[in-house]
Amino acid sequence: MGFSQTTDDMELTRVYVPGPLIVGAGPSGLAIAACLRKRGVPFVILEKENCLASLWRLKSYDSLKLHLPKNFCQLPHFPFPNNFPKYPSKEQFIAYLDSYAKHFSIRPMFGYEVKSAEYKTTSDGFGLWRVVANRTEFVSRWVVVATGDNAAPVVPEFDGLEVFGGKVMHSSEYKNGGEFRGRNVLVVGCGNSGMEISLNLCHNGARVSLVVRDKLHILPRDILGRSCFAIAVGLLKLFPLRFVDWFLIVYSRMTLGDTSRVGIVRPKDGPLKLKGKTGKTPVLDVGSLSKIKSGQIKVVGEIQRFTSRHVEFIDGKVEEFDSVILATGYTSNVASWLKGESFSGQEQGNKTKNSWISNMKGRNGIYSIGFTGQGLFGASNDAERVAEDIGRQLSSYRKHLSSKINPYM
Ligand SMILES: Cc1cc2nc3c(=O)[nH]c(=O)nc-3n(C[C@H](O)[C@H](O)[C@H](O)COP(=O)(O)OP(=O)(O)OC[C@H]3O[C@@H](n4cnc5c(N)ncnc54)[C@H](O)[C@@H]3O)c2cc1C
Ligand SMILES: NC(=O)C1=CN([C@@H]2O[C@H](COP(=O)(O)OP(=O)(O)OC[C@H]3O[C@@H](n4cnc5c(N)ncnc54)[C@H](OP(=O)(O)O)[C@@H]3O)[C@@H](O)[C@H]2O)C=CC1
Ligand SMILES: O=C(O)C(=O)Cc1c[nH]c2ccccc12
Repeated sequence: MGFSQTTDDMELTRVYVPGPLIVGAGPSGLAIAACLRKRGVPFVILEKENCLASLWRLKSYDSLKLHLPKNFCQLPHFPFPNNFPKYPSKEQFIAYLDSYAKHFSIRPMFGYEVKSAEYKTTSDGFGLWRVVANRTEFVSRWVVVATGDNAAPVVPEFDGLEVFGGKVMHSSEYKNGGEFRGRNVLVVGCGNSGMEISLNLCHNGARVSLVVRDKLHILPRDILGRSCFAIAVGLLKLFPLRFVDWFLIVYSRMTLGDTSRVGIVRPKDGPLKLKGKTGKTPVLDVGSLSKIKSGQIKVVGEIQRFTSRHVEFIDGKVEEFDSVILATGYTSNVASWLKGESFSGQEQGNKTKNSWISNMKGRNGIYSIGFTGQGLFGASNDAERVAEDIGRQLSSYRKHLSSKINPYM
């Protein structure tokens, strides 16, 4: 890092960063840091929490396992240990991320929550990024946004929720079902979180109802012993997406049955087409569907309103619940801190779409990692490409500087 000084007007300590400034120390921030380290590019990482990968460490439930096979989830230049299972647990994944950071000597600045980032140009036309976190202004040529598409919980407004007397929590606060034994629990939302939390509640002896308000795709996590995701990726190399979607639906129908019988209707678009169009990830079933079929998880429709102990549904049914878990998804927080014309994204289906951010590279040296909608696999690819781009710029800049100092170079 460069020298620091205290600016007069805002009482901010100013720090000059001689390379990119990375915002967020989750898998994406670590991946880009490692790729930059490999190229000898200096960087600074700011992380708002006091640990690496806060989503995984602080905001996910105990039973969580990766649902894509490990070869799709490892970060660049450092594979998972051989003894890891095909679908590593959350603890294993966190341990891997810790050893990843250690291996590449990545030491984020913890407790630095970025409150604003803005590209400012001086009167002579020279522009730099100014990023404010923890009463410090970081000045840099490049900013890498690695705060993720799951930075903030989505908590929809429901009529009467404020008078509901039972416990209400977001899925990011759920750890395990211990406290819900024998209770009536309503899980709202049937993405992968809602499905897996419902299953875990079931395993813990809760009576579970699951709100399914729209159509969705459920796929088996594995097909004939191989991961459904790996098979889809393999088939996409040989066949058009339309065919792969057809195969996934036909196979799912054969193995999982007709899910519309239990209130889960498939959308018209196939799972991969829908993922590309809206960012909505299909549910990869790890056992919830059989609990739904056996009636241990009861599918219910959209909520009309809450009363002190009951929930009224749009179809007129009324049921009593002790607790509500809102598995209603997440959203990015980038729009709240990235200023000026730098962020012109629109939120679509809770995911960042239609903005430079879903394309990795913006104007004036801003980049993003982990917003291309391809999970950890996508984040690793983004990291390689962004590091290459920044590395190239830095070496031509260095060449330019040294030719100024030594004109014979
Ligand atoms: C329950 C759950 C399970 C998942 N399982 C899988 C899976 O199996 N496979 C898969 O590919 N994907 C999975 N995902 C998607 C997952 O989000 C990504 O794969 C991965 O965590 C993305 O990493 P990231 O670094 O981009 O974002 P995150 O992991 O969210 O990390 C972002 C970091 O940025 C920090 N941060 C945020 N805002 C600021 C700020 N303003 N200033 C400073 N720091 C900030 C956060 O504290 C956090 O540490 C899962 C998501 C969830 C919620
Ligand atoms: N094992 C794993 O690897 C896991 C991976 N994940 C991943 O994490 C990411 C986040 O997943 P998740 O937390 O499930 O979030 P999602 O955004 O995927 O799902 C949110 C769900 O909440 C529903 N919802 C939102 N608002 C309401 C409302 N007002 N009333 C009723 N339902 C509502 C949505 O329905 P609608 O579609 O109608 O808007 C959707 O079904 C995903 O990428 C997912 O794949 C999550 C858990 C486990
Ligand atoms: O776990 C997630 O949410 C992911 O984004 C991983 C992922 C990307 N593309 C997919 C297609 C089908 C299933 C999971 C994913």
